[in-house]
Amino acid sequence: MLEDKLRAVAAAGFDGVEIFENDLVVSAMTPESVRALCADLGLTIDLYQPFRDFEAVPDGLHAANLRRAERKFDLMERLGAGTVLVCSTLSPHAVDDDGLAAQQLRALADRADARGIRVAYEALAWGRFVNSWEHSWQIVRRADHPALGLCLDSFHVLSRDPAPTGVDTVDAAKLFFLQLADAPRLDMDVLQWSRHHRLFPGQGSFDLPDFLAQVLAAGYEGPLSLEVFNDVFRQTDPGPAAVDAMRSLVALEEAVSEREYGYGAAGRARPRVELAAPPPAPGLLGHAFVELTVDDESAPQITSALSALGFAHTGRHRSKPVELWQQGGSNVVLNRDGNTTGTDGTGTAEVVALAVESRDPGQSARRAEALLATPLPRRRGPEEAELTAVAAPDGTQLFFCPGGEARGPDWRADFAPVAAGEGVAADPGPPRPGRLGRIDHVALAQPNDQFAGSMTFYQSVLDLRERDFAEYGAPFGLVRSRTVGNVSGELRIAMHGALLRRGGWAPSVPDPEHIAFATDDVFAAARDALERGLEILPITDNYYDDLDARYAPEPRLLETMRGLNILYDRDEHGEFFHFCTGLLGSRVFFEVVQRVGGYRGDGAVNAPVRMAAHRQARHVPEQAASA
Ligand SMILES: O=C(O)c1ccc(O)c(O)c1
Ligand SMILES: [Mg+2]
Repeated sequence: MLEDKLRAVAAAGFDGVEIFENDLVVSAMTPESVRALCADLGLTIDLYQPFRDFEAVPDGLHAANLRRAERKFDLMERLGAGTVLVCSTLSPHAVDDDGLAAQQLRALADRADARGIRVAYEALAWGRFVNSWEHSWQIVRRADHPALGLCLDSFHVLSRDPAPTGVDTVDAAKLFFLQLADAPRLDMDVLQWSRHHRLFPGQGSFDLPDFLAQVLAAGYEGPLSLEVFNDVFRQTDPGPAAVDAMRSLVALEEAVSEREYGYGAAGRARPRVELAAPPPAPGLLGHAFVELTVDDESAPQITSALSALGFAHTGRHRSKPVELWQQGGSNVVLNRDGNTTGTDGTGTAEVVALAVESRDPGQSARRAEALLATPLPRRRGPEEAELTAVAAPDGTQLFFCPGGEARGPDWRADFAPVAAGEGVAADPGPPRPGRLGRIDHVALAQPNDQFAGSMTFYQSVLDLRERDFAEYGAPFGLVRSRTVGNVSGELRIAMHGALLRRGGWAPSVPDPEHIAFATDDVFAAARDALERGLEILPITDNYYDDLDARYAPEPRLLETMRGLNILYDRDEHGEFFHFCTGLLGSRVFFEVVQRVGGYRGDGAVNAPVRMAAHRQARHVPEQAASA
């Protein structure tokens, strides 16, 4: 409801709102109480919208339109809204006559002016006669009334022209309002695209930094307003949605500053408004550790898989039931502290924390907070390292640990070494082929309604770029996956999630999450792990026949992959070999990956094969039982 939205918007730190007509019409609040609530919340009402189908109509209809406008001006007076948005007409009664459109808009602006109201004219991308920003600007100039100006909406502009020019030449005094929305490139009807698929800045593929830079270079000083029609966002809690919105706006402002006014930038005229400037992102050096919660059922499955993969239990937390497992730069923390309960007798285990190595952990945390991340209370006991942590939108804890030259408390100091013989193989031994190195990537499951927000969170807070994108049919439905990583590729976070909630026919288990460890010899790693008793996830024969058809690998290589259940991918930069464990507990598995050459992805093409294999493995006992 309107009240919930207003509270959410204020809490996220916005200064003002547009009131969308329908929100008001269905609201039980009087316009006066909406005005009072906004004032209480510190929000200005910057725009009332939309006023439709006004211009270029026959005289009789024009008179009726003016009367309709007067009633809306009454309402705006009660609301205290000073600007109305008039969008270009779709009326079947309208005629293709710019002169008439300008004349009637001028009459409207006269009436508005008399009541201290301004009219912002917006070209809808699907407007009947006016559907480009240039055309709306011509009409506004032709009408030439001080109370008539332009509303620019990035969606309408960029959906028609991905690289517009000339926006920076518009007279700033005529730029009344700016609406910002991103969108994925979709080949579809533009009205449907606009009303269902808009996204917050940075979540789609529009070049919003360039567009905003042009508007600011024109001298625009008004609000940066997010107007985002999206089926998923409509259904999400307005609180987190407003935070996602603000985070994306802060990131956009930073991107504009970097691109336009930063060192070596092209250098358009500086904006007259101040742009958000979060502390710059310090360099990240990779994953410090990943923490899993485990329970009595899942812990033995996880620890035997780790042992078989060559990990050693090297540390025990000084004050909590938490174990450290290590090998060659990969650190896995197992936490039995949580009160997780098994879902289906297999036990639960899930990723609860990601720790990244930062060249400046304090600044990483300050940046995160400037980007509206929720700081987490420090988990600090005697002798424990003081780690700065924030919560990601899905609740995953994100820790910043000192890396490189950065000084600071070492999180490893929280762990007492496990005596040789007491833990499992306390000394991981010297480097050898097949030994696992660093964590290559971590894959987190994201519910669909959090997907875009989580992407924005990790990309903006950690300054990561999108590295991979895939959509595939999986046993339980369509899955979307995206990987973000830093420029050097040392830190990668993959996210995936089903598009729709699963039906009752599917098992009520959550989507799997995994940790992938890097090796420089995946074949040796697989053989060693098998020798130590690991059950590698079995991959179908059909997969290897398909690989043969697609890539014609050397027959001996193909048979080795088939024998060891190693998956394969390649791109223009290199090759990728990987294998997985079965599910450990209901939702976690491990993966071992080898990158050859500069392969950039993370084997997403094989995800449906892997998912089917996990499903097959998960259901074998059930099938046997029912047979
Ligand atoms: O979809 C629409 O009708 C609509 C209405 C008002 C806007 O500002 C807009 O961009 C689109
Ligand atoms: Mg708009």
